[in-house]
Amino acid sequence: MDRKPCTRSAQPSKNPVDALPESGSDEWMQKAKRKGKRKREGGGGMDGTGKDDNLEEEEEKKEEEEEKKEKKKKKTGGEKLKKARGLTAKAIREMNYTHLTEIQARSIPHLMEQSDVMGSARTGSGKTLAFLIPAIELLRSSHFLPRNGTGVIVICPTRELAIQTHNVAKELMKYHSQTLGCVIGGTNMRIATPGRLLDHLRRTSSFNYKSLKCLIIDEADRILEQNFEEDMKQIFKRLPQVEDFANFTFRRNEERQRKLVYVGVDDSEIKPTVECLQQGYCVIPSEKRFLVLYAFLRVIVREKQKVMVFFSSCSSVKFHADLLNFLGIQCDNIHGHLKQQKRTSTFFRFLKEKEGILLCTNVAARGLDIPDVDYIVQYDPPDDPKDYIHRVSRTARGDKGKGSALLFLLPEELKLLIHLQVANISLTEYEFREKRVQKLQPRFEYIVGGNYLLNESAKEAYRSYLLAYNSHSMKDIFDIHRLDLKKVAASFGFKDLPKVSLNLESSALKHRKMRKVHGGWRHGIGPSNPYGRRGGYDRRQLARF
Ligand SMILES: Nc1ncnc2c1ncn2[C@@H]1O[C@H](COP(=O)(O)OP(=O)(O)OP(=O)(O)O)[C@@H](O)[C@H]1O
Repeated sequence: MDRKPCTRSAQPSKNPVDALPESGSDEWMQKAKRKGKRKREGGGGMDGTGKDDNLEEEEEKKEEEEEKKEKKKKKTGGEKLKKARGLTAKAIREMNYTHLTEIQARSIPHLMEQSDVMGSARTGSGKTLAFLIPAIELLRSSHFLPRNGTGVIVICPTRELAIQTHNVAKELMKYHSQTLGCVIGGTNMRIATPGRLLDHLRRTSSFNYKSLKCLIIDEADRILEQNFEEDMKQIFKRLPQVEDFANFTFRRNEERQRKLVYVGVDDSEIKPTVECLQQGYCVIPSEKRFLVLYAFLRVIVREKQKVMVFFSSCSSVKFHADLLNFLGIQCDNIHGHLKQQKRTSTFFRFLKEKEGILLCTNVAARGLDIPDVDYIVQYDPPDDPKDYIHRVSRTARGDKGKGSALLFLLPEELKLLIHLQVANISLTEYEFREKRVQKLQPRFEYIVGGNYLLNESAKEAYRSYLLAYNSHSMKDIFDIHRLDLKKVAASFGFKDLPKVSLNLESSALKHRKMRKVHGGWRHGIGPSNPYGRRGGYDRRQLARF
């Protein structure tokens, strides 16, 4: 699999981490070693030692079989960690990992040799440990002390991912004397988002990064995308040790590219998503979309499952979270307009829950490792296939993970399927039906076809929503819901109105003010724009425009 072997990393590490992977043993290296041995032993028909061609063939067959076995071993779990020694290995064992995954087994030896590595593997394949283990070992083996300043910086695209990576690093480092922090503090290892890191590099005079040994860019494709590029260029300028890397990244320096080790796992896999992920789509007319979501989420609540629902704008997440909570479906939400403290506490609550509903934007699409998510629903389609893959990969994670993903499409969004097909993602179609489908299998048909919502008062609630939806205004939603609230509450078994503070009156005022400034309502949701208003830097929906 390793297409670009790097001679610098040819020998297994002498470092105690060699306790981790015996795995400098890249396939090509093993092969080279065996061939060398055979030559030394005088094997091979060309050297006149009398071995006939048949014998040579047999030997080669044996070799091939051995190689196949090794390949299989790596695919099904890589190198064993049971006998590994060392403080990091001890921590890893306590995290209940018995094998290195393929990306870990193949990139760690290169990183231990201090080569620059560009690693690429399917989402959920264990890339976090693949860069954290060698980074920690690098600090340990060089006896890095707090007075040396910061030795490793990990850059993550979102704050939640930075917190999550920080937590994994904390577990891995529990037996080490080196310290770590999430952006702030006198620490050996820092995990930061680009903007915040740049801010520190500029303003914090005590931030000592002169002895920096290693810079890690997680989710590099996202970080090097347009909106982070300027921040990253500035960061590279300030970290003299990685100037070269900046050349490679931004100027495509040929020489640099030759030095870089590329470790690509699953590159030859045709499907970019994992096998145990069930994927489907459903074409739903605009005015029924919310109805189907509502029906779906009622089933989720009843069956105590865990689901993430993706929307394309912060305002749409907020709008639908308010509405669903108002209708009695308890859900959390995460988006870029929330205060960080709220975002973090919501994220951790959802992380720990066994069941629950999280409405979110793409801020939760990348890298987050949330256990036990049963369903991913994409209420608004993703911008492109890459976004699709990242969103659906929040479920069916790890070795034995299973999960399902359902994409809602408006009829005019169908062309997204062509883009997905080009990226080798094929989805099963689930028909949207108004009437309940008796058949329980396949599961989506049951859920999508269910006619759950249409008891009389719920119908009214829904009509109110549609009215408000069409009229573009939070104020209208407030007014209409106020009128219907008693009936709706009664339908959910409340004698009195439930105390739900939507604070819509004041937000309506706020939106009116915003309208003056921006010439439109803030959430912007309406028949002509079902996604809501998006930030200026957002790309338009590929599916629709
Ligand atoms: N060696 C291992 N053995 C078993 N499970 C592992 C191993 N390494 C990591 N995992 C588990 O695999 C899951 C995915 O890991 P991780 O979040 O690092 O994946 P990733 O490749 O970074 O995914 P993404 O691209 O979505 O960010 C995690 O739950 C992690 O605990």
